[in-house]
Amino acid sequence: MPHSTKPPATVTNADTFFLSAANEEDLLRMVVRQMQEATLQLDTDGTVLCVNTAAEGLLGKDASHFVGRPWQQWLSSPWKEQLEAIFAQQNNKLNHQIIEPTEMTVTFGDRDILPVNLSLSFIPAKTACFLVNLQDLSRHKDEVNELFRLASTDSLTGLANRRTFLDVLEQQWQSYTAKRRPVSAIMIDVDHFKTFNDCYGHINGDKCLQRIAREISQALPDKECLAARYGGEEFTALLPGYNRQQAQSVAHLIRQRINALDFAAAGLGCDVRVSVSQGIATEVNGQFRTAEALLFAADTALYRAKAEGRDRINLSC
Ligand SMILES: Nc1nc2c(ncn2[C@@H]2O[C@H](COP(=O)(O)OP(=O)(O)OP(=O)(O)O)[C@@H](O)[C@H]2O)c(=O)[nH]1
Repeated sequence: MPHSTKPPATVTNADTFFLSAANEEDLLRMVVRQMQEATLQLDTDGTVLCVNTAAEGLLGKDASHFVGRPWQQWLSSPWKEQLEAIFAQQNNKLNHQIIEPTEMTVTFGDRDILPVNLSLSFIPAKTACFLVNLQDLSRHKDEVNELFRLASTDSLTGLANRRTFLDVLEQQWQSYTAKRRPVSAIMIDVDHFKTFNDCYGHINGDKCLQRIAREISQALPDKECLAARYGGEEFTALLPGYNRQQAQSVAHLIRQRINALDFAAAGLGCDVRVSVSQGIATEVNGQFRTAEALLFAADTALYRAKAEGRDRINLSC
């Protein structure tokens, strides 16, 4: 094969870079403008020299908003500091650093946050510069958030599912017991729900579970508390920081709200009454060694409530 006389495709020497260009600065800027990817050209201090159309579109602002200003000001920690360190080294001509595609956020004020994959390339031209390449991750983030939501919630009621409940219980258990603060759990089971399904049908049974879920959720006193569907017609409430008496008050409110549910509008007849049995366990002075033991105690208390006649609240011993 004949030996090629062309310069190699990848040239890192400033003297040979863009050998054929009359004015490399113009050529480089032209290349940046022509690029399909969102790209900004920076000088070695990090000051923005040029923003292409794709970057204007992605960032939602005109090039004039950025040109002449340091690029790193739109990044949050720790990326802002990392870029500042790179630009400081460039001034000292220590080395030519790059950043491989990395997830970070571009921020305009407190609210306008754009998740991106950012890469930084050093261009060793006579007038050296950097190119910033941005890839929009907002759609990807939305999809990940949606998958996370689907994986962590119960599709019928919208409450947290059992797995989420157990994860949060473990976290809150660690956090609250370390501070020697109480943690309470309530296990809640719908009474004679098989009969409800048999009388009114499964679809109305589903609607009933949705309404019960809403009442439990609305009875919780603060946003640290978590209501979950534990499975079937069984629900749980986690009350971090709540002692036995406070947990009992919450359970009373849940009972009242569920007893007061009115199914007449759903065409089921005004005499339909739904009740739940509840078991409460509270960790105060280290009597339960684990979060699992706390939940087991609440479950035992629940089954005692069932055995004692249902529609009642039982406290663990
Ligand atoms: N409609 C509907 N029913 C459900 C769902 N999950 C569980 N169930 C029903 O809940 C009923 C639970 O029945 P059981 O375990 O016998 O309990 P119960 O009839 O509530 O009686 P006690 O708990 O002893 O008061 C069953 O008929 C299940 O089919 C659901 O997602 N939708």
